[in-house]
Amino acid sequence: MIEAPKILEIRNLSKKFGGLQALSDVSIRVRQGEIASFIGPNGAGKTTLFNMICRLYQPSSGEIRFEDKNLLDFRPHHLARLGIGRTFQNLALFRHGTVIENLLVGMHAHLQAGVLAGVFRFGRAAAEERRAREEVERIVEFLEIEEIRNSPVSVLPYGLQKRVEMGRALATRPRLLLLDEMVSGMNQEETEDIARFVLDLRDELGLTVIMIEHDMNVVMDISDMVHVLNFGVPIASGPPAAVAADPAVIDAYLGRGGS
Ligand SMILES: Nc1ncnc2c1ncn2[C@@H]1O[C@H](COP(=O)(O)OP(=O)(O)OP(=O)(O)O)[C@@H](O)[C@H]1O
Repeated sequence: MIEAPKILEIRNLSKKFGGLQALSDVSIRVRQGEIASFIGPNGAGKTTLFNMICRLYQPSSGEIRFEDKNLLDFRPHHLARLGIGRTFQNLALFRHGTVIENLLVGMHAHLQAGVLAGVFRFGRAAAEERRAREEVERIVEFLEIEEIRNSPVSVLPYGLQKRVEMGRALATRPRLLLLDEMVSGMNQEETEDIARFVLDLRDELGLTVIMIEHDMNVVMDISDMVHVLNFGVPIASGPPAAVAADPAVIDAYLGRGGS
C-alpha cells in the first residue's frame, strides 16, 4: 500500500523549563488522514508538545514542519489560516453566545471583507456571511446538534459543550485538528459519540487528527498510530495493538500506577 504523505513532521524536538527537561529529542511523523494519539502518564510532556505545535511554547531545539512550512516561523494566531485547528482542555467557548454564534466566531479567521463592508452588509461581505452561515449549518448537521443550534452554550450539558467546542475548531476549516483530552469528564455515551465523530472527521471530511487522550479505550479503538511519551522521552510509536504490547509502555504505565 502506498503511504499517505506526511502532514506534520516533528524532528528532534526538545523543551526545557529552567532546569526541567520536559521533552527530550522527540521525533514524530503524522501522515495525512491519520488519527494519531499522544499518550503517556501525567507529566510526560504531551501538553508541552501540543503547545509547541500550537506555537504557544517555543522549543529549546528541534523542528516542526506542517505540510511544506516551517511551523516555527508562525505565531498562534496564524494557525487557523495555515489549516490547523484545536480544541482546549478547558472549553474556550463564548459562553453567553448561542451554538451558531460560537461557530461563526470560529470561522472569523477566514472572512476576508473589511469592517465597513461588514457594517453595511452588502456586496462581498453579505455573500461571505451567507457562505459562512451555510458552512456553519453543515457543521451543525455533521455534529448532530441541530436541536441546540440557538441555545446559549452556558445552558448545555458538558458533553454537548465539548461537541460545540469541536464544531468551533472545525469552523476554522482545518486540515489538521488537535484535540486535547476531548472525553475527559464525559460519560460512556458522550465518549462513544465523540469517538464516532473523530472517526467521521477522518473518513468523511478527510481530516488528520491528533489527540492527547487519557482514555485508553478510545485511544486503542480509534487511533491509527499511537505515540507514547514518558518523562519527556518518546518510548514507543506504532499501531495501537503493537504499542499496547510493548514492554516499555506497560512498564511506564504500571510504574506510575496507570493514568
Ligand atoms: N509552563 C511550564 N513551566 C514549567 N514547567 C512546565 C510548564 N509546562 C509544563 N511543565 C512541566 O513539564 C512537564 C511536562 O508537563 P506536561 O503538562 O507537558 O505533561 P502532560 O503529559 O501533558 O501531563 P498531563 O497528562 O498531566 O496533562 C511536567 O513536569 C510539568 O510540570
